[in-house]
Amino acid sequence: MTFQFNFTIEDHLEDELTSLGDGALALDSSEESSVSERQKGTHRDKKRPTEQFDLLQDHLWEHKSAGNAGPSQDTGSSLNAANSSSSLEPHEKQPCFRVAKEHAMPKDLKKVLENKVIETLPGLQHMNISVVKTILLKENFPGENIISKSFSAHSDLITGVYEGGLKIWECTFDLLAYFTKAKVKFAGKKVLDLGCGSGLLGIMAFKGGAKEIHFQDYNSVVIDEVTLPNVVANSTLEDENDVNEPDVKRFRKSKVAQALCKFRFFSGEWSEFCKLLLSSEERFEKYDLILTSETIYNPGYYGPLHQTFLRLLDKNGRVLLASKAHYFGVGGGTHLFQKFVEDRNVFEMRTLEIIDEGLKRFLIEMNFKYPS
Ligand SMILES: C[S@@+](CC[C@H](N)C(=O)[O-])C[C@H]1O[C@@H](n2cnc3c(N)ncnc32)[C@H](O)[C@@H]1O
Repeated sequence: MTFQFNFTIEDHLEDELTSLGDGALALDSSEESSVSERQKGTHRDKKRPTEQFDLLQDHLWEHKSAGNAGPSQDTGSSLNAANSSSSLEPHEKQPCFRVAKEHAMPKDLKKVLENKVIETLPGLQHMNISVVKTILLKENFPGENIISKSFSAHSDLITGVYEGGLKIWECTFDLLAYFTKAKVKFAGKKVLDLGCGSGLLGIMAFKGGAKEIHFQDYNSVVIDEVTLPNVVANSTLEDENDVNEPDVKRFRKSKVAQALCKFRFFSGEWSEFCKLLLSSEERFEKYDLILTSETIYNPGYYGPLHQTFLRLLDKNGRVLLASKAHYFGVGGGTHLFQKFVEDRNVFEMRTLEIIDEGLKRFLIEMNFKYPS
């Protein structure tokens, strides 16, 4: 089945792929310099802070569905249902399925940033995703191979195969701006960045003093190649090379180690992610805050997503969700999700902000209707 969907694929990277030929990768001159600098080690590119916004120019791409995307029914309607594993849908009914796993923080942090180009946004550092994709393609990455699949499909999303984490989506910036504007409090909170992609929302929560931050993405390669490096780049303090004092070095190292203890990383489909968390921990401490951006595009995922909120959110917790009004081709969007949630009568929804530029975007807060 083929859908129309407003996705973005960086044009220059597509050009690179077009010229990929027999596997040799031809880079344009600007990327060439990035790559050669990268081959020498990590390159901190502070000159292009707004480049990421270039990614936000939407184009129409085809969205290929790799499974039957029929909406699944959410059977949960109370907090009790959240705690019963039988309330999980069998994966056969779901349009996508990927076993969840936890990703350990690598011991050698320098290696995590190897071959990466770091860019800056106000108060944040993040990997240049085009470079990540280029390297993975060049290395013929043996993992999920989602980059070449997404190029072949001309889509930033292939249902059940690749769910879009290798891009920073527009609503992430809306939520980041909202955090500052509304002075969202993170201090002491346990936070989940659900469908994290780059993980910038969770990273901001960390910077705001969250006590624990978990990241989840469907694709394991996204966690390994983008989320984890972004977290490392934002938690390592100043460049260690500028200090020679052993005491200062040791102090910085222990600070970084303390910071890194706060993070956990997961990949896999949402129901599987819940199962992993709830079955592996005797008393799983629920999240005070779930942050999620551009995760309601596919109505076929609403059941597992709703269940995830239901099962993982603390009774007094809240979800901050950002979404476009409508996702052409896949059919999801704010109003459809609102209707889905209202029908289940578990959560209250409140619109925090409407961004009315081009395609309308919404910031929404959710909390339990009957928390006790
Ligand atoms: C469009 S991307 C948005 C990424 C990021 N939040 C942003 O705003 O830049 C959607 C994200 O939701 C996650 N996702 C979507 N459907 C999922 C599912 N059924 N199970 C697990 N994760 C899913 C994917 O991992 C993906 O990163």
